[in-house]
Amino acid sequence: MSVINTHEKRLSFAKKSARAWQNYFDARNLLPGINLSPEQIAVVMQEEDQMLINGSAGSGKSLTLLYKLLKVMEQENEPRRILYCSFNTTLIEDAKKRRDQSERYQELKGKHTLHMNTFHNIAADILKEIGFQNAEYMRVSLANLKSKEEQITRRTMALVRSFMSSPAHEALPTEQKLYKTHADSFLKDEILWMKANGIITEEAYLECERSGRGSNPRLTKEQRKTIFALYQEYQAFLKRDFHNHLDLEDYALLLLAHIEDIPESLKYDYIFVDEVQDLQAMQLKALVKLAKKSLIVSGDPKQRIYKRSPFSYRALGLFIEGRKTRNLNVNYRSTKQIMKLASSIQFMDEENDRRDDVQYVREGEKPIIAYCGTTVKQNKYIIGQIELLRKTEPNASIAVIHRHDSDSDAVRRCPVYSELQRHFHVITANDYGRHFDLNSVRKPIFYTDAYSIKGLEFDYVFVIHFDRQHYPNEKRLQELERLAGGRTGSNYEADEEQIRNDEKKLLYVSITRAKKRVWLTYTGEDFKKISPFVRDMYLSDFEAHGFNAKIYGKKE
Ligand SMILES: Nc1ncnc2c1ncn2[C@@H]1O[C@H](COP(=O)(O)OP(=O)(O)OP(=O)(O)O)[C@@H](O)[C@H]1O
Repeated sequence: MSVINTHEKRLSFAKKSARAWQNYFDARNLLPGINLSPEQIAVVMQEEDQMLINGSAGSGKSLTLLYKLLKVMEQENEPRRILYCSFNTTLIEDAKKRRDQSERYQELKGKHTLHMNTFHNIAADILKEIGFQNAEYMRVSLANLKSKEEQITRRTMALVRSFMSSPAHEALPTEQKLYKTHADSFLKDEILWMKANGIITEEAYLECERSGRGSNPRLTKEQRKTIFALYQEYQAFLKRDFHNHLDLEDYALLLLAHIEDIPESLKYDYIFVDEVQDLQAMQLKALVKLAKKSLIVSGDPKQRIYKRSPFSYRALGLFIEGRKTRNLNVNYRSTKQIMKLASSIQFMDEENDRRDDVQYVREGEKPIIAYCGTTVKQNKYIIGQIELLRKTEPNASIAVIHRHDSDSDAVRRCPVYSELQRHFHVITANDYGRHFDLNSVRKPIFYTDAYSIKGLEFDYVFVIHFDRQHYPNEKRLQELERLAGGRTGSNYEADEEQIRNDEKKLLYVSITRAKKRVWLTYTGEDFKKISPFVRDMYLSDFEAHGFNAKIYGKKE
């Protein structure tokens, strides 16, 4: 006993002195069952003011970021303000669950002020403190984002339509008049794009490259003058008729415009950002300005599923070239078989030209692609599979991912949801943080969209809607066709390719949520209704149920 005590005392003394004199951090036993790899430890130990942690889905980016945060909490002797933030709410809820499992965190939490929240809520907090009481907190989920967008669409459509039938429009020189296709949701998209990228002066707008906006409907330089006037009118309209209402894209802009008014005590010594690819340029720029000492970001461009225009980190004040960008290469989440299927999806962006199935720690069964004919048959199939899984692994976590536009739509319309509910305790994104508890008597199933499941993981995943209508989303393609005036319209192909690419990212995110096995299911009057994305996949990488895969899949 006394020998152990002496040994422990010595060890503790050694640790204390090491801590005092150098970058000592014991990364063992921080979280149950996790031993970081040397490559992950190197990233945790690397001290930088700014840094980017890159890697494929499941390579431990979030985990490494959390370890870096715990390291700061342990090594900083003075109380610090620390922020861990991301774009959507479920991810923050998940990170908190993970953090709370760490005993070291429980010991350290009283030492510093740690905020873990979405970008929007953090921005709202600061804005309220400096006098913007109109800033609102919100749960960032696909459903809430959609409903905010719909509100803006209604307002901008009313504005542009009444303008187009007004004498003022009539009096414009022909080249500045708008086209009919500008009367729909175009103004909403354009205004949100301008705000997200901080292009809000007339000069900047007239000069900028409208990158990331697609080419349909067309907008000439002369027409931009008209659009800018409408933007100004829209802003005045929000002020006048909606009590200074803020669009979500205004939060970052306001922070930047008032950065001098934000007291140092509200800024953060350390900021950690997970899933940085989800943030818009101005949001990241605001975080750069709010970080007093250090800003560490982690992400994966293959998982960029929100619309975002390309930007350079450098232009936003983030200098992460060379050794300050670190890549994690080993996959710890999914089996080799799951990553092989995900990795076969072909993207057009060069930055996504990366193999994700080279280094893995587990193997498992091949993914299944199942054609079920009718929805009734599909429900029976999924429910049967889940019941089997529940028998053999009662504590397995299970998710069903749909491709509806939002959870509320899905709940209202989707027969899969109602049938799952008849058999299981089904949790949707709004209840994930509070109610998804595998220790409860009624084991939950998570039923959600690809946006809300971002950053999370489950033992078994069912990706439904693997058909032509949903991957790629038919509504998006029809909208493009209308805006381009047909499929042969100008630049239709480039815009279509962009949509397909975005939709593939959703599929990549969904497949890579699975740890042990993934199912892709679809329905339709015949098996040919399968998503064209199956053509990217190798025959040897999946089991085909109910259809002849040979006519689609690639041979290795
Ligand atoms: N060294 C490790 N030992 C054991 N498990 C690990 C290790 N590194 C990561 N994991 C586990 O692998 C899974 C994926 O990790 P994490 O969520 O951090 O990946 P990620 O790169 O952030 O993924 P995504 O991009 O999909 O969000 C988690 O369950 C994590 O606990």
